[in-house]
Amino acid sequence: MTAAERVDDQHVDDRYLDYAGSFNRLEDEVCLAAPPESAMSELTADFSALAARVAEHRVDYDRRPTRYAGMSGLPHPILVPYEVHEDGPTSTSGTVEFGLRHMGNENVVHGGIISMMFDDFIGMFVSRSLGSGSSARTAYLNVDYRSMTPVGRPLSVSAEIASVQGRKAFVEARICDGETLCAEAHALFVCPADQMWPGVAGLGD
Ligand SMILES: CCCCCCCCCC(=O)SCCNC(=O)CCNC(=O)[C@H](O)C(C)(C)COP(=O)(O)OP(=O)(O)OC[C@H]1O[C@@H](n2cnc3c(N)ncnc32)[C@H](O)[C@@H]1OP(=O)(O)O
Repeated sequence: MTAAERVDDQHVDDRYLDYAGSFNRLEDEVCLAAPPESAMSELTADFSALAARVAEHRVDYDRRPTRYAGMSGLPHPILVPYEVHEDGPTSTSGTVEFGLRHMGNENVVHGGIISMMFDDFIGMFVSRSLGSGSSARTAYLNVDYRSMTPVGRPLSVSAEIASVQGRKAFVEARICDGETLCAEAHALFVCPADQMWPGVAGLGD
């Protein structure tokens, strides 16, 4: 599923993707640059003015494009964009590309960003799979970092529901660079007590 195919919400359209994408570009450049003192003062003033301009357009929670974009893997100021290629009731897979703004050590992804990507990717998958009306909450997310994760090229990402026990969904996920396992996650997502997973055939207790 490409970003364009996922632009089906009134809150997220092509203009929003350009807007968020250009902000991502700015974040990448800020992470790479060491402006001299004079340029830094000028840029600080420009950033402050820009923040004030954007602040003129603040809206309530439900009308914010970031709420929908971030939950769909689309370009977002903070979350990591990804594409879902295969999506079934118990498993999902796609691609993720980390940007320069996600770097920890040179040319590799910061470990905390990898955990954030897993949380978003798995949380949305669980919500799609076990019930769109249910809001999955991360109870735990254990990440094993197996090899350095490169920035700037497409990596594969996949997840599957290992089991569902009442309100608990146990999920496993991984990010790979070709044949190389970069990181894997073991997570528990819990459905709120006043809701219940609609359930998946073949899973459950
Ligand atoms: C449509 C929108 C979808 C959005 C998805 C986007 C992805 C983002 C997802 C997130 O990041 S959510 C934000 C991060 N997570 C949190 O802030 C959750 C904070 N914690 C809680 O709200 C509650 O602790 C929690 C909902 C996880 C559980 O509280 P509950 O009162 O609902 O349940 P309870 O404590 O009774 O636990 C239910 C079961 O889960 C088990 N459990 C809960 N936390 C556990 C834990 N940490 N480890 C192991 N087991 C755990 C607990 O033992 C129990 O097992 P049993 O039913 O077998 O007795």
